[in-house]
Amino acid sequence: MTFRDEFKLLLRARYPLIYIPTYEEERVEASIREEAAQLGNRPIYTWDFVDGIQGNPNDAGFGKRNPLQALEFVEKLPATASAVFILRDYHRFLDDVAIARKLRNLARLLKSQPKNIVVLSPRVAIPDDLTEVLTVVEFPLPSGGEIKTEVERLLQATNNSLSSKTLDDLVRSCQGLSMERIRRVLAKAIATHGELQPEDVDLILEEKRQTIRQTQILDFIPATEQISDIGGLDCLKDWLIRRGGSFTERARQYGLPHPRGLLLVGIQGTGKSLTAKAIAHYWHLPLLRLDVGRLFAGLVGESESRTRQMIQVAEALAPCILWIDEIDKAFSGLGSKGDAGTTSRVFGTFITWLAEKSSPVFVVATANDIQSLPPEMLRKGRFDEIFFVGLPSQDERKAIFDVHLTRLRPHNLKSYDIERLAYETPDFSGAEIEQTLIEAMHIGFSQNRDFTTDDILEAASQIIPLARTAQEQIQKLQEWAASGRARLASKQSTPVDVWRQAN
Ligand SMILES: Nc1ncnc2c1ncn2[C@@H]1O[C@H](COP(=O)(O)OP(=O)(O)OP(=O)(O)O)[C@@H](O)[C@H]1O
Repeated sequence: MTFRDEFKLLLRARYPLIYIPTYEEERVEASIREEAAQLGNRPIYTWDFVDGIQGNPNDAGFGKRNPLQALEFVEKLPATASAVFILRDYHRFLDDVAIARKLRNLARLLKSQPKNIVVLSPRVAIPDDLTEVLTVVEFPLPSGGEIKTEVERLLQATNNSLSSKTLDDLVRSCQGLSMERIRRVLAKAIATHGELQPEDVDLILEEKRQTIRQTQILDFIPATEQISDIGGLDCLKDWLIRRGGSFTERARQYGLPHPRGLLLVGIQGTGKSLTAKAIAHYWHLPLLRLDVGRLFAGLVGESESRTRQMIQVAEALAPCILWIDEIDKAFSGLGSKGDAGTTSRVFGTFITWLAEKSSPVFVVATANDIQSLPPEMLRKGRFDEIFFVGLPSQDERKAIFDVHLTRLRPHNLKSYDIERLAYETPDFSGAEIEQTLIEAMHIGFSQNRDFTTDDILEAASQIIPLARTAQEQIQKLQEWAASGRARLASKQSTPVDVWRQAN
């Protein structure tokens, strides 16, 4: 349902108190005005702390610097008069006893009157006693269509024309920004060279990077890794390759749904993050990484707003990949933590979105510890597939050595005994193989020569793989994987192999 549809429905159904979290005051007010006009020209009153009530010359300025009086104004109007009251920044006053009480009284009164109060605020900050009476409605960032109209308006105003491909590129690069920012960055582009040009896409992308960085929870990650950079994990790679064209228009016409996401579970250093990046590169989609730690940092109540904001930005940038690293850390111990209220509300928002989302945001979540993941996360319908990423088998280690040595010494690959290296490094993860190679390079470099197979073996002898120090964690993971609750990322490890390793 679009914002307009939902808002219209709430007005018709006489929802008295509506709360819209958005930074885009002007845009949301324009939408509200249009909807109110369609609903029998319902009058609009706005209130803010500085100017008081606006909308009717007789009452202009009423309730200035007095948020309680602003609510009393609602009662001043005849019971049969219809109206929409927009209260700007009103979240700041919701903690006040008198205001909370007044709002709850109004919630009762307005059920039988054609009036609605709309609270506008940049974030969701609702005290507990008002959660039942306030209905939160999300106001999405501008859609591709809205952005296109704005760009075309600007082009007309500046007597400028663009090819339809450049126009589409410009519009796509603006997705994820608020209208205010879009106008600003386009004005900057026009001020720079008098008109909009294809090169402005870079300027806009930079603005977008900055905005996304300002959310402090999402990061744009450049993804240059390819599927061929992943050694082993053949089942996972086959799964992806089969879905190669699934974000194309052709796939939509064929009737295919968008792939929803993957949960990758396994011990550290086995290539889960590498896979997230390779997926983004393979599908040519932007990669957004969610910093789960920062989602929960800060003031109480902010985590929920940030979660909504994260979802909004990801949806506005769709199609894209949303990579949630270490999702187990975010939601571990739900119900037992001190801040369990916040954690479970954030989890609730996230899991509902995951199950219901229709936008092409492909979620790649990675986790090390299956025990601490809430069971709801593993239920069908959340992710397309859950893959267990285990320690590489000997053949996979060969493939990983091959990937890294091809990158490091493309012309000298034959001089390395990859077969032996794979044989001599049991229990090594991909990350540990990479670390071994770096160590071997240090040995060679310090002696002014190239590094050899023997240097790699010496380096390997000095590394104690995590698999040996964290046996218990690995045992648990392997038992879980062997129980058939996840698909195995590697071809070599059949469920029986995993079971044998576990026992
Ligand atoms: N299967 C693999 N093929 C090639 N390189 C690998 C593989 N697995 C790991 N590596 C190397 O190890 C590095 C670290 O791996 P990565 O960060 O993907 O592991 P991870 O499973 O995400 O670990 P963590 O759980 O600690 O985040 C990669 O950048 C890559 O260079």
